[in-house]
Amino acid sequence: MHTVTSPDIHRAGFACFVGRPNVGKSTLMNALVGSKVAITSSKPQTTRRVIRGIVHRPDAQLVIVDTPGLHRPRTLLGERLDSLVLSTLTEVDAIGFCVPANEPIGKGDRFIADKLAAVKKTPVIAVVTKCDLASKEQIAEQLLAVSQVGEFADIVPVSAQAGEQLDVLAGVLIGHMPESPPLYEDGRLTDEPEQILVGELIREAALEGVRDELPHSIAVVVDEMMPRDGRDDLLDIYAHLFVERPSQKAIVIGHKGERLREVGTKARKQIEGLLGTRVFLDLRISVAKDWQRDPKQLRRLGFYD
Ligand SMILES: Nc1nc2c(ncn2[C@@H]2O[C@H](COP(=O)(O)OP(=O)(O)OP(=O)(O)O)[C@@H](O)[C@H]2O)c(=O)[nH]1
Repeated sequence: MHTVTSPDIHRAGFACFVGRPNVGKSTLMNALVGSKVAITSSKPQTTRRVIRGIVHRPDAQLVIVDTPGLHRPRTLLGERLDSLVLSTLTEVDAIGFCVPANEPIGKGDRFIADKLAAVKKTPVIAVVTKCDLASKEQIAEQLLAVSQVGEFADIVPVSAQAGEQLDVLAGVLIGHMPESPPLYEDGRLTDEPEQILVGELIREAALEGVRDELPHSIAVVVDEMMPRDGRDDLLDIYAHLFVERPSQKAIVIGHKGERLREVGTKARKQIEGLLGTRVFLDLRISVAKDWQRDPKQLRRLGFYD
């Protein structure tokens, strides 16, 4: 077990979590950081961007990079995600490999474990997630099963939902961070530009209730965010929702525009909660044909090489 005890040493560095979709990576990061900065949902593969949360301690600062699910590429978007994930893995000081306690280890987990084995210079900590959903025996069996799929610096069972063992996990990760002064100013929870978080909140609101019909076909671009002239209590936000086909546009807009209005209201409330200010949200919808497969569109929507 790695713990930081000396008050004289300050550690700071980066960690990320990988695992197949839906294993609880975003939820875990949120629980560690203590604030909602990544988007969670009951459907897989909703985390598209690398979002950081920061755990501040007197003796350490742990910057968490939340990666999208590592999966076999099917579209250009998938390929880009994978290269993003792999480059993230070599840039961090520790990797948390997440496997849920309540599901047998499968092909997807082994696929990722094999990829991690190739990232030699970064220590990998296996994290058995969702322990609140498993019995003691199941957890014990899973710890053993995990130890057999790779070489891990540590194996830590946690429950993000029940808040169990989160301190232990943070301590283990911090033990792998280099000695360094703090990398970010104290109290700052996320390094993510507000604009991207705002975009994610809009996308989450737009996906609500229609995930089965268009799970991966919505992208959001926040064109502008600025305080209203002469008012310091009101922020104007102009954003675009992009879908791939006119039929999807109709779904998002809904009967007489009702759904889009609801999406706007819901997103606005979330953004107001995040930013702590009143918000006017101007939300438009456009069709960007087959944006998932078009490199130019992808760049425009913020997915870079
Ligand atoms: N009971 C329980 N459920 C959890 C826990 N952690 C996550 N979940 C649930 O598992 C589902 C997936 O969680 P996410 O955090 O979105 O998973 P993810 O690995 O980030 O998923 P992707 O973004 O698809 O890669 C959600 O419905 C969560 O509420 C946990 O500790 N206990």
